[in-house]
Amino acid sequence: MALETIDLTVNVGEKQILNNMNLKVEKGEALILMGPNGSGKTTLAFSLLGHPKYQINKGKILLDNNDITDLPTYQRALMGLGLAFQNPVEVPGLMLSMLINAISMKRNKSDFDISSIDPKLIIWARNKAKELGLVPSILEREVNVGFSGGEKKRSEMLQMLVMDPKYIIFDEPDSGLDVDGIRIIGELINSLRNSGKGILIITHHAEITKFVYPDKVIVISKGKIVDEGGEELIKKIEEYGYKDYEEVQ
Ligand SMILES: Nc1ncnc2c1ncn2[C@@H]1O[C@H](COP(=O)(O)OP(=O)(O)OP(=O)(O)O)[C@@H](O)[C@H]1O
Repeated sequence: MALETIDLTVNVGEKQILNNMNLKVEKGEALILMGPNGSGKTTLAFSLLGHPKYQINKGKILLDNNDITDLPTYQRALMGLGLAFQNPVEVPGLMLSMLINAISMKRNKSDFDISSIDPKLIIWARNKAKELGLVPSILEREVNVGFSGGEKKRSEMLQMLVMDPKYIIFDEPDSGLDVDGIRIIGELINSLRNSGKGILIITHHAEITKFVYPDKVIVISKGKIVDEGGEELIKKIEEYGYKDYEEVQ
């Protein structure tokens, strides 16, 4: 069981950004994908999620052997794909507790009824918010409106826990977080991996790897995979940067 791309080639408008990308995230493992600015990391994350701006010219995306290349985003999400965004968006007018309730209802396939809030879910969410280093009253605020960068990331983790996807893509999970925030998110990623989720962490620096041990590391540059291995690649990048990879191409 895995999230896979096979020869994935993606354009934005006329420009080809990803070139024949083959990667595989198995359940219960964490793959860390690293690359310099502009190498195509966000393009990969949004292509996996099915953003219409990113056109797949060649290749496919498989989720547990099902071809999801042409499916809309909501179907991918219902099949078990989650994305934690680099910059979570603000949703004025929608309280976080309501969003969490709606995600839970959708997940449990109940009919959506805005007036019926599950009190047990809200107690659970308040406790989880505390574990994530948030004040529980944040549930009564509009989603991400006026949240600090770190609060946005932590609130998104809370939503992810309710969504309970099989595979989770984390786009720059360590950006905008202080050291305690990175540790909390890192520990959460570890527990998700240990519970059998497939984790794809997309990042350009190695902060998060102080807390998350990678099963595999992939390096991309200019839209192509240029190296594959283990933890040693992270050390190499920390020491020498991406210069060698960019010069080879
Ligand atoms: N609409 C567009 N038209 C032309 N080029 C684009 C467009 N959108 C993205 N690109 C280019 O695609 C390349 C990859 O962008 P992407 O955002 O995926 O990189 P990234 O690895 O996530 O970068 P960063 O680490 O800086 O966030 C960049 O060179 C970018 O300028």
